[in-house]
Amino acid sequence: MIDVVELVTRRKEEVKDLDRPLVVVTYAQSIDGCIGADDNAQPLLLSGRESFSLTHMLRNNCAAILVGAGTAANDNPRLAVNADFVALHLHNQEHNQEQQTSQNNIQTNEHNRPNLIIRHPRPVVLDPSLRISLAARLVQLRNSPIVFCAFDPVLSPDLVAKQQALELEHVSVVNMHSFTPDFSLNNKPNPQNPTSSSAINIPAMLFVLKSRFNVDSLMVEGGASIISSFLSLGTRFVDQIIITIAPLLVGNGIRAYSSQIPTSSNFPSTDTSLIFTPHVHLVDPVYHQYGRDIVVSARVYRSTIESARAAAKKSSEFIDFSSIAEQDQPRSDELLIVPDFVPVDVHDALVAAMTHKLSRLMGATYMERHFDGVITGYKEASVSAWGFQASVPDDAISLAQVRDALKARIPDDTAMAMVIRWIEASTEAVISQQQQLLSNSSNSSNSNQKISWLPPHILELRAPTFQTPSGIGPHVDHLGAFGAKIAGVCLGSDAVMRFAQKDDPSRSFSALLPNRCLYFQCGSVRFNYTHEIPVDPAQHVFKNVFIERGRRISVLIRDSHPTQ
Ligand SMILES: NC(=O)C1=CN([C@@H]2O[C@H](COP(=O)(O)OP(=O)(O)OC[C@H]3O[C@@H](n4cnc5c(N)ncnc54)[C@H](O)[C@@H]3O)[C@@H](O)[C@H]2O)C=CC1
Ligand SMILES: Nc1nc(O)c(N)c(N[C@@H]2O[C@H](COP(=O)(O)O)[C@@H](O)[C@H]2O)n1
Repeated sequence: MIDVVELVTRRKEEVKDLDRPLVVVTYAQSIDGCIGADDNAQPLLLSGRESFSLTHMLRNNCAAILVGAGTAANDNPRLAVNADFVALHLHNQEHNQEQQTSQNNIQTNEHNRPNLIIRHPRPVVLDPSLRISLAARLVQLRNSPIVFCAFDPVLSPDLVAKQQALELEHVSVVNMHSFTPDFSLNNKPNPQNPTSSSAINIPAMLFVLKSRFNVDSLMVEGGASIISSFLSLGTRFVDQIIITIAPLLVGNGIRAYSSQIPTSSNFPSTDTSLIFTPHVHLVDPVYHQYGRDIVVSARVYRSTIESARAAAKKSSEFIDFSSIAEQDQPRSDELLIVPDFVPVDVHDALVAAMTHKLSRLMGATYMERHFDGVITGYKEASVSAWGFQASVPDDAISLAQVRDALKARIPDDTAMAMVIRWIEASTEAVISQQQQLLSNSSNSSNSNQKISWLPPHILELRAPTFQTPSGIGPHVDHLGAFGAKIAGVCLGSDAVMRFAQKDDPSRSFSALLPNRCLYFQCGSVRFNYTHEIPVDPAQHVFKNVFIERGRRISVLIRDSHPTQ
């Protein structure tokens, strides 16, 4: 049996430092995957008593419970805890522990559950245009409901009046229309369609729930649009999923999860829910039988970086040109991506060393904005500022030497100089080898000649959260300061890099930079395209796969300008 209390407590602890609540998606479906009848005539009763008891135990242990406007209108739910169901759950659990088989004759009156504390969660409704009725049960029960909407008060005075009426009924109404989160660069009003700017951005909504309403755990019940919106955000915003599967075939019904997120005038097109991958993998699933139902509890995993990596056998497979016409694409040897360039043990030692060095040089706090506004949430240093000369002899430094130098996890400056020389020498070797593979020797840039590298630049981006975003805006590296070649070693996290033509940013494409890779830019990718590590999480997408980005350190090496 799933111990919901333990599950929620454990997972709450895991996310306690995030700026959002724990998110548990919980719903009941038929064996053929339906959560409702397609006529939406009335709610479909799927769960049996035992699995309902689990749902109510979960409600009792979460600070808030969320449904969409569709469910609020169709089901008129209470979203409260039924004490009898909680008692039944506790009884069954005890029963199981004692390995007794009979589940009959359960008395669920107040007398045999003296320790039962019932805490109703706060109902939360995502309702962009305030469709909810004042007479709705969840309003009238007065368990401090919160309704998130998104409308322009100037354009919709009728909705302002509805908001006031709801507030008189003790509903907290939060209009997300005016909430313009810093990171959501895509979330700009669209002059063609003013209502499209009124998106309820789910990460922003979660942030408000935690910061303003102190909600540390949220149960998401449905319906279909809500479930699809949350699941499309993947591991960043869903911690656990608990699905009750009832022995029923519905036929034409409403599917819990749709690979096409529904759109309607009410459904915002700019929501980050457009971060979308069709397949949601459930990780570490646990199956239990509750009466006649099966309950699956699992973590959600949607970022398929491993399969993206496995599928990408050569550099070009880490580049997605699907959004740019062939004639506008750069040449295949102008952007190279070499996965697994840095061995795992070297990577770990380097991350420790760089983290240590950057903290000593810049302190514990990240810079919010670079002087030119390009970088957000970062620490940086040039290796020339580290107080050592990279005076390591030119002859190739082997990986074994580097490993020896890095044995102490925080290596000294001589060891770091060796590492930098190894990165430079290996980069030269890789560039030469890859370009020979990729190009006819006639059109390949001359890569065999010795490159005069400038001191490396180390850049750390913090792990982005809603409140503390990070990224590098679109830019072309300084044309007067650097030469024609840029190479970067990526440590700490996978990332998506986006490229856009300088003169026409609509001509753009993206690349996946897997952790421990080397990437190399030259030719038009160096001079004619801007590149960025997007701040906006909606753009952390490669070939339709959402790529989670954590704390990331890059070691950038650039050759010197020909005039220097
Ligand atoms: N079996 C179960 O466990 C459950 C079944 N249901 C069923 O689901 C059905 C309702 O599903 P739907 O029609 O899809 O309604 P829904 O409850 O998902 O609400 C859809 C509405 O919510 C709002 N919405 C959804 N995502 C949003 C977003 N990202 N930002 C802003 N607003 C958003 C929009 O106004 C949209 O029209 C009903 O039949 C209900 O009985 C609902 C909950 C649980
Ligand atoms: N767990 C579960 N099993 C079913 O069979 C269901 N139909 C639902 N529906 C959800 O429960 C809400 C109604 O419950 P209350 O009125 O609050 O008791 C309904 O709106 C769905 O969210 N759930």
